[in-house]
Amino acid sequence: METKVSQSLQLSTWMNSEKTVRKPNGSLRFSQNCGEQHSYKTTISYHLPTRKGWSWQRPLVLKVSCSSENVPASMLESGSFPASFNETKILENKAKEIEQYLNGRCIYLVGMMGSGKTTVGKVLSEALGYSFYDCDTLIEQALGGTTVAEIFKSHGENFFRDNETEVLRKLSMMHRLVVSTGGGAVVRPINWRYMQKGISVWLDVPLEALARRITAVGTNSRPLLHHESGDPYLKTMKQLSTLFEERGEAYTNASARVSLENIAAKLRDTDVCNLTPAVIAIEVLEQIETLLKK
Ligand SMILES: Nc1ncnc2c1ncn2[C@@H]1O[C@H](COP(=O)(O)OP(=O)(O)OP(=O)(O)O)[C@@H](O)[C@H]1O
Ligand SMILES: O=C(O)C1=C[C@@H](O)[C@@H](O)[C@H](O)C1
Repeated sequence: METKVSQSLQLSTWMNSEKTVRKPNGSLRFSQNCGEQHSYKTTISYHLPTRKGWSWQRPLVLKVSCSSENVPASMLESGSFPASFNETKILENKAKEIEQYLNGRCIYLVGMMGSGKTTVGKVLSEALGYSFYDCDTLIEQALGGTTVAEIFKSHGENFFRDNETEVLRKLSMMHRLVVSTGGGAVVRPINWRYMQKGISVWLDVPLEALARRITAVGTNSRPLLHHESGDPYLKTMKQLSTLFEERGEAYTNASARVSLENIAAKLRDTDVCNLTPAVIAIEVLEQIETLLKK
């Protein structure tokens, strides 16, 4: 639905007096091209400093009302942006904004296998200037390059989980990391003790989307998905459902939850698979910001 909407938001910006019309009612008006397709009329309310020599060329925190004829209402209402906007720039700005609140604390991404912890985690770490670590990879490296599937097969799940806990213990002593945890890391309470040194975020992805992603790449590297005969999507869906029944509650221990269904709803998109890692990473930062500003 295309509609005319108005929205207020706070932003820090650099004003250039040459492009700005100063109105007698104490507001400024300028048109800003916010992407290829959308031109916003923006009205800015401000408090003019009375001090002599005040310059327009300075950073301001401004209250902006923004209206557009051709942007879906939900995008502006939610503070989200159309895909044609530069997602990376928005992500970088958001990352800068919350840096002071994060104060170097690590971010632990938790969620079911295939929920995008690694994909989103890498994007997030880049934006924050953090290092990225994947627990599964660290376990594999610690065991001389043995794959997770081989570790499960030769030593069993408990052995794998002990190594997972040890990796989390070591990571918990570090700073400025984004960590992609294994899908099952949430089942051991001790792991939460380590993750609570930082901020944990649950990437909550509908099982259907997980099954689609996992079926697309195959289940060979995933020891907990048994290789039964039958339709690959349906059997993956069934096994994921069983796992989620066992673990669903454990994921709610996370400090914040990022629901792909909620993001899609905000963007008036019906398919969570259309959400890019950058958009998901922006939502991760927004949820962390809400948490830290409480
Ligand atoms: N936003 C996305 N849109 C579409 N595909 C995605 C998205 N995020 C991840 N994927 C795909 O889903 C698959 C799983 O992603 P990823 O490895 O990041 O998940 P994970 O949570 O780290 O999984 P695991 O816990 O099994 O290591 C990959 O094939 C990846 O390319
Ligand atoms: O969901 C799980 O229990 C797992 C997920 C993967 O990340 C690996 O940690 C391993 O395959 C177990």
